[in-house]
Amino acid sequence: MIELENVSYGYGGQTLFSHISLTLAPGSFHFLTGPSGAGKTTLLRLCYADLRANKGKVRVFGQDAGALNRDEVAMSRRRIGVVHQDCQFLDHLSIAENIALPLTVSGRGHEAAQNLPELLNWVGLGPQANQRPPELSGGERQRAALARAVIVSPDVIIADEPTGNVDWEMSQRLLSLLIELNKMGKTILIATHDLAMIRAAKSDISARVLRLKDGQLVQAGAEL
Ligand SMILES: Nc1ncnc2c1ncn2[C@@H]1O[C@H](COP(=O)(O)OP(=O)(O)OP(=O)(O)O)[C@@H](O)[C@H]1O
Repeated sequence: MIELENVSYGYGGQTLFSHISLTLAPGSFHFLTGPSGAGKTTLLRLCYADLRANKGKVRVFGQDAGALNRDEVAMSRRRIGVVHQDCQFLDHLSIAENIALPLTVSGRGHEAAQNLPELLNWVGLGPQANQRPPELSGGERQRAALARAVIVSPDVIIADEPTGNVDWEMSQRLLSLLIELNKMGKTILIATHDLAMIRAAKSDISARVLRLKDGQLVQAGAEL
């Protein structure tokens, strides 16, 4: 689905990582760990063609991401649901309108109307549907961000710290939603510092855990 081959990236002439290779096969579940500033968010952005590799190849659904024009990038992005680290909601819209936004902006409001009630129930936000984002707790906002990523029925879900700033119980709840999506066949990539969540996930699903550190991507080991 998504493949990085010998990819290097850096900002302002400084190399952040180099010769990174990664394959997200259909239906796979990957965790990406590593110290703060190692480049996890950057690596995720390369995977959903939000950044272009300085060197190497990124293939998204078989296409060379570096050769895609804006429209082609937008087409690929429709198949990838992204849960951003900071959620980024529009505070003047209700939580239901925020979740529906990826469909309403692309003229598919009727699909949003059909799918929203079930999706809100799935993330347990039915009662909060008409509230504004600032009125929700951190965990509720994280679940809303996941629902917004899922509403377009993506093949791949990329989540950046989806359990940041939530307690253990909420982190388990978010994890179980992501596992459910994976069991439905979705390909999942999660960047996280939450090693307890990774341990919990590994008892339920077969997940690959990678660690980005000092510019290298390696299989995580003893820390788990
Ligand atoms: N747009 C940018 N311009 C310049 N430098 C950037 C930019 N985005 C990130 N960086 C730098 O690149 C490095 C890696 O950032 P990145 O957000 O990818 O790390 P991370 O591993 O996700 O960190 P964290 O775990 O704290 O979220 C950091 O030193 C950061 O300051």
